[in-house]
Amino acid sequence: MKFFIDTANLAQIKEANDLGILDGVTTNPSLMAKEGINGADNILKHYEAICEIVDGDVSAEVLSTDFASIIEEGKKLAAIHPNIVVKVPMIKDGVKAIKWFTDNGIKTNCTLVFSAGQAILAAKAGASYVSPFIGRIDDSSWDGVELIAQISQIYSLQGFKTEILAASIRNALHIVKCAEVGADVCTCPLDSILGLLKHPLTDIGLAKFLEDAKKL
Ligand SMILES: O=P(O)(O)OC[C@H]1O[C@](O)(CO)[C@@H](O)[C@@H]1O
Repeated sequence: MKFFIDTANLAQIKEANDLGILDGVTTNPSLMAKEGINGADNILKHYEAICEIVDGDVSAEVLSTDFASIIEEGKKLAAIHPNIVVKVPMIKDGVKAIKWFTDNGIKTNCTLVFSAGQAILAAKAGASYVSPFIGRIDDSSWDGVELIAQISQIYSLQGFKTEILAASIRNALHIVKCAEVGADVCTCPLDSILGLLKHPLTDIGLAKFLEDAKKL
């Protein structure tokens, strides 16, 4: 399973990249706004800066919602760097645009996916990645990990090549559960990645070893 970091914060991207386990980055308009990035030029420059840090796929989201504008915007984003993946919402014009990008050799990430039916459409359009939002599904009292399992089963039965990118990850347990049910990628906040490190017995064991090491 690949690990992407879900942020537009350059310091956090560097920190995760320095761990040596990072395969890519996802962002969205909310994450860009959180970093105070605004204006088309600044947004493009920020994606460029991210691509300079990480050698892996970087999802850059379109802000348009009609076919012609999605294509125009997506082409500009894809021209920033070969690792850019154009992130397109799961709407009618979005599906049409994903098919166009696929036919024209541009990688895509179909975002805002909340059902298996939507995931089937994304795969039929040839999306490189599909992003089910598992945390937001949990928030609405459904089971986000269950959706990943369902999509994983459908994709392998049907031979779809689209990679399942589990998004809206809220904690380390989400990552483990997604790995268990066949997610190809988890995109996570830095805290959730670092959360995987934690176990009280590791801390207790290390303290004891260090104490005993003083006797050596
Ligand atoms: O529910 P949250 O934590 O806002 O996450 C939304 C998700 O949407 C995405 O845009 C999908 O890739 C990610 O950036 C993020 O994981």
